[in-house]
Amino acid sequence: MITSHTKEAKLNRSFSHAPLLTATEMRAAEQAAMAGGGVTGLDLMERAGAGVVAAALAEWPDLEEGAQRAVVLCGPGNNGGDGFVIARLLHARGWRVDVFLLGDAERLPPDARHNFLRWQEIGQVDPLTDDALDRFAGAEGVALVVDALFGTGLTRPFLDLGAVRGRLAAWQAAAQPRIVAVDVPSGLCSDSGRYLGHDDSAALDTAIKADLTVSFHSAKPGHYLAQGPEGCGKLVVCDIGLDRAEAPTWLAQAPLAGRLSKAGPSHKYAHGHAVVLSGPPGKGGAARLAARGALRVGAGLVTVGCPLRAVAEHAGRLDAIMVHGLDGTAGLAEMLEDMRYTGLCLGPGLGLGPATGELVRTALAARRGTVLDADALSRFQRDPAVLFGMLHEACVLTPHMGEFARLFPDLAEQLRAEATRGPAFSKVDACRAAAARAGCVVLLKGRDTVIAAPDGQVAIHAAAYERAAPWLATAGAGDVLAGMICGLLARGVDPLGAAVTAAWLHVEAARSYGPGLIAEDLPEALPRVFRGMGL
Ligand SMILES: NC(=O)C1=CN([C@@H]2O[C@H](COP(=O)(O)OP(=O)(O)OC[C@H]3O[C@@H](n4cnc5c(N)ncnc54)[C@H](OP(=O)(O)O)[C@@H]3O)[C@@H](O)[C@H]2O)[C@@H](O)CC1
Ligand SMILES: Nc1ncnc2c1ncn2[C@@H]1O[C@H](COP(=O)(O)OP(=O)(O)O)[C@@H](O)[C@H]1O
Ligand SMILES: [K+]
Repeated sequence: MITSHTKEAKLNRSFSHAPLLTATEMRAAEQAAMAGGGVTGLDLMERAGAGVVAAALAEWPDLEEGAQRAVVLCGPGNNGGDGFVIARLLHARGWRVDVFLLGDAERLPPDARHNFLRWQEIGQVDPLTDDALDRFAGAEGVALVVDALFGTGLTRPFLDLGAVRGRLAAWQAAAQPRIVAVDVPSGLCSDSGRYLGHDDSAALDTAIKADLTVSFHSAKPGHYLAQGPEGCGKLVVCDIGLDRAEAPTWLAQAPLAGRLSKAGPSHKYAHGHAVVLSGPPGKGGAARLAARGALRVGAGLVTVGCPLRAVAEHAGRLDAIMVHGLDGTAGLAEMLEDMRYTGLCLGPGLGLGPATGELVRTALAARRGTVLDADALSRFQRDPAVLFGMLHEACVLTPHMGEFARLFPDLAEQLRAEATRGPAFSKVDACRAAAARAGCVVLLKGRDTVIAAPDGQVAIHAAAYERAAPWLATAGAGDVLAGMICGLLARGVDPLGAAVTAAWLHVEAARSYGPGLIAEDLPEALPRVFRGMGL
């Protein structure tokens, strides 16, 4: 029996979310719309091109001033087709437009070819070569470059075109025209956010980086994962008239305030009692950070459970949070006979010795909402299957990439391997597989935090674009996150909801506090976040 879910209603997906479509899912949405007869591929391409022009002019209103010049780089597929539409629409606004094609015009797919031919009635198309780009490197007055080389159809590295790509990157640095990418910056895999054929850390030096990326119908996972945000610059999604589709992968957005409210007649026990286990004396800071996170996120009561010899240290540092000295695993088992303890957090500062393994076993046998983090994960490095055998559906694992690699070495290896084919293996793929294997929710940390449930649902929570908070990468921030998830589990929120909600609140707290933040500030920033949500 799982007892953590009884106090507050299960509100699965009670936060706003937007589906993120893979290349395959996007193609299926397009096919379904066309099969319905209401729209043709040419209609969609026209809307896509018009959307890019509108978004670029909205982003840079000054582009409309004076005689303007654009360079449109078209690729061999439908992304290139969008480029020909954009060229035509800019020309119709009085722009001087130079169009280049990478590939063979005879082999363009039908809709792209149709728009290529329409453009040819207006202007010429030059092959995209090094020489052609050289001519523009010093060209006066090119205000806008449209990157319509590759979109969701990127199947292999852009490396065979390395010279062109390098020239583009150099041009971007030297001449600094604004670059708008159609759907994705070319070379970036829209499923994974990885630049194909590039070692991840070096990718951005030679990649085409856009100032603005305009995607269609729905954002793609690659806009938020890995190098996606740096590559895209800014992201705008334009409606091309397709029906909204649900997808198993979605972008985590603000939780609904109702789920976090303490409104109504209630007492502290109505909001659960969270227990954070601590390690030996001198190592208790991480557990205290987690406990503070659990309390601030709204657990009615929070207790730090610690070895007897650590009681004095915690008692000297904690007031609203209670301290409970435990005599080993037997003490924990005895404590958890009290069913009013509804959420558990194990890992931060717990230590890597055998005692940690035994505490985890005892905690999991009590079948409460349980967060396992840090040492509680690393302890099982030698035999992750032992851990997986004990986990249950009310658990949430919160590894960072290093801890993830200890429990799921094969998945981490696939993520580390160079991406040579599109769509590339992504953090979403890795986390989804991990959750299925563990049989519980897995939250894989990072700027692009990915949260997967065993049923295949995956949320991406990205601290990117307008929600960037790079100062959150500070010691102890992860401990606070684990505590916040524990607090929400203690309150009865379902594991996926707790992980997604905490990830959002965690970044929001960091953004509300701003640069200079340290982990201690995170729980203290939560009240302002809640006030901002109208709680
Ligand atoms: N779906 C929709 O609803 C809508 C889609 N729209 C637009 O269509 C775009 C998707 O179009 P797409 O499928 O034709 O793919 P795209 O990215 O143009 O490239 C495919 C071509 O590139 C080639 N190729 C791949 N990698 C390569 C490499 N490294 N080096 C060289 N060649 C390479 C590949 O060749 P192949 O792998 O087959 O040999 C193929 O020829 C999408 O991003 C959006 O902009 C909009 O119009 C609105 C509605
Ligand atoms: N660039 C970044 N932008 C936003 N959040 C980040 C960034 N890098 C890391 N984080 C977040 O900071 C936290 C770090 O946690 P973790 O790696 O466990 O560190 P610690 O063990 O020191 O607490 C995670 O929640 C992670 O998602
Ligand atoms: K592109």
